[in-house]
Amino acid sequence: MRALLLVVSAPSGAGKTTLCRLLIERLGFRFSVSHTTRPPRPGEEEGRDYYFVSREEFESMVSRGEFVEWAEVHGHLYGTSRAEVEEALARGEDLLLDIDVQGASSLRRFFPEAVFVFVAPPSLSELERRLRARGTETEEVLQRRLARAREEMTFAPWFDYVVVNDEVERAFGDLVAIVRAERCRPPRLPLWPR
Ligand SMILES: Nc1ncnc2c1ncn2[C@@H]1O[C@H](COP(=O)(O)OP(=O)(O)OP(=O)(O)O)[C@@H](O)[C@H]1O
Ligand SMILES: Nc1nc2c(ncn2[C@@H]2O[C@H](COP(=O)(O)O)[C@@H](O)[C@H]2O)c(=O)[nH]1
Repeated sequence: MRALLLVVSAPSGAGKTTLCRLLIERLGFRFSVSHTTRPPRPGEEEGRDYYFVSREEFESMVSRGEFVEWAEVHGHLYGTSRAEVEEALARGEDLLLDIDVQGASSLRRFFPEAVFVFVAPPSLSELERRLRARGTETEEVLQRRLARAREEMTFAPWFDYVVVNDEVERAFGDLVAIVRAERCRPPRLPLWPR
């Protein structure tokens, strides 16, 4: 059975953290903990949700080539460390990455065998309702995330799969089906034999 590098991207508030937690709890995926310059939200833990670092620390990691991908998202820097991915690959473990569409597009070039899933909200109005109900963002940050969500939705056709998170258990069922199908898929070969 091949180990999966599963990349999940979504507009802020679409529910990727919710779905990723289920993948970890129920399917045993290891979570790739990113580095970020964003301050922690209430309840977030260092080393579990993110490694929270200063912009200076982040930039020196970039200059030392310690990220496989990084991007500026909603005014903060986020990156996946090389160590995080290489360790999982070396152990043959499934790895789950929750990263934005820019990061997904960079990783596609380095890891063509990775599986790219876009989680879409049922509508932009429902996305706004969820973000407001979560209550973790100021009005200014929320508006920035909603504006960016409209742009991010246009990236969906570049992903291998699109899962609409209308209802958590139904959307999770789609993810389970994707994981099962991908485990049965042999590595891609360039040409069919004659
Ligand atoms: N299918 C759903 N129906 C209703 N509410 C949902 C659903 N999925 C997630 N939520 C809720 O919507 C809010 C946003 O979800 P979540 O934090 O998982 O989004 P996210 O995509 O990880 O956002 P961000 O990128 O900002 O961290 C949360 O309060 C979550 O409980
Ligand atoms: N390119 C990357 N994007 C990342 C990474 N870790 C998280 N993210 C994305 O940032 C936004 C905002 O996240 P939030 O936790 O502040 O709401 C979201 O789209 C994440 O998927 C990363 O390492 N690289």
